[in-house]
Amino acid sequence: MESLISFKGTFHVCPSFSSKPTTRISPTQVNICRKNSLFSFSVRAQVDPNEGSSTIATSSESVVDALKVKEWEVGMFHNEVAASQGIRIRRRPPTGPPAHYVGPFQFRLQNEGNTPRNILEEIVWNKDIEVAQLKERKPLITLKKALENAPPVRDFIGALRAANERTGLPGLIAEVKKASPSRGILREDFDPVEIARSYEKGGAACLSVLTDEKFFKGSFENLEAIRNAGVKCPLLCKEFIIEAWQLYYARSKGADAVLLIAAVLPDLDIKYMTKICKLLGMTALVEVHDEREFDRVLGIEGVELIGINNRNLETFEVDIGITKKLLEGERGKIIREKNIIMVGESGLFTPEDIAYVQEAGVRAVLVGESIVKQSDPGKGISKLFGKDISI
Ligand SMILES: O=C(O)c1ccccc1NCC(=O)[C@H](O)[C@H](O)COP(=O)(O)O
Repeated sequence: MESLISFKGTFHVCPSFSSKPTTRISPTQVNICRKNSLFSFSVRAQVDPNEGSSTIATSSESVVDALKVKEWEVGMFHNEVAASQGIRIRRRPPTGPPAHYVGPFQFRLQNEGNTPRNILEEIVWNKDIEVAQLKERKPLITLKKALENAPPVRDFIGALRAANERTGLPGLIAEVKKASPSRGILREDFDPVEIARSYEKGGAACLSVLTDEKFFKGSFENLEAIRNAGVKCPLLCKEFIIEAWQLYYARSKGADAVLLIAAVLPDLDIKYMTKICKLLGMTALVEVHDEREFDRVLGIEGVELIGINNRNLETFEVDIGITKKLLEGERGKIIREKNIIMVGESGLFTPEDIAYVQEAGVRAVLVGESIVKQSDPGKGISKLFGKDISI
């Protein structure tokens, strides 16, 4: 392929996290001409102060770099769309992490544009890099092939409804959770399969398996191991989903449901991802924390399962009154009319807590800490509900 780059000087066209000593200069217009086509885009060029001569990547490298830049720009555009919907979490650091160089030392200057504003943003920025690396190893085409060998999907919502009808109590999604950013390590002797079996025995309708490694000490190996151990409860892949690719990845590892967080995903992403979930046979649990997020999600067609997280993921503050507040009035009415199943999530420790959120209108609960910390997690379920709910 014949390429011609109309640019003079030394630059590295990449929004990379390179450790090379570089100095930022203002965005530059680069034109790439091919035989019968011309397209142009703006890039942030980086000048290497230590290099006197000009170097330019080979044409195929330039195209790869150009694509990386485009991808980066889409991420930036994503930030703008998200902000217009009240989403404070930025998908990527707006300015990237700039490297500064003084003498033999390199350091990064922290500023508003390259420092996460809260833990959720930090998780999302980390996930963005993680997913990009995973995607390189397993492109979508490979994943789609892997789906042919994935275990069949189980009915997540059906299991919650059945448990709710059987016990008269909210169906339980019991969380296999080793650690969390707010609580640190919850359980040292952590055997995910043992815990999952114990939950199932104790009457859980479904399980939630944390797969994030860095912040929750979870893994996709845990999800796969639980699935392959013959546990019958449908499995929620508890991940920070930012790209559709992750839906296919979760399914290939045996997930029956995935979590979509409204504080992170714009409406169009939720709509499109919900559709992909349906195509894959999976359930999407769409999570909200405030009125604005709830109203956005209620306006998205095809959403059948909504979780109200009592934990503010930016501040860690937990208040089970959030569930009640959000389900009062008109919103509660819409939920009943649309026959949406509501899930009360986080901060549930006692039978009184369960009764409180049930009274507010939930037909399912998602619980981690209070049961995973018990020496016998299955028995912890009886303590949580104030009665034995096992079959
Ligand atoms: O739990 C955290 O500290 C946390 C921090 C940042 C993002 C998400 C986080 N937790 C995810 C959850 O919402 C909970 O794991 C889940 O609802 C169970 O909560 P709990 O019963 O309070 O363990």
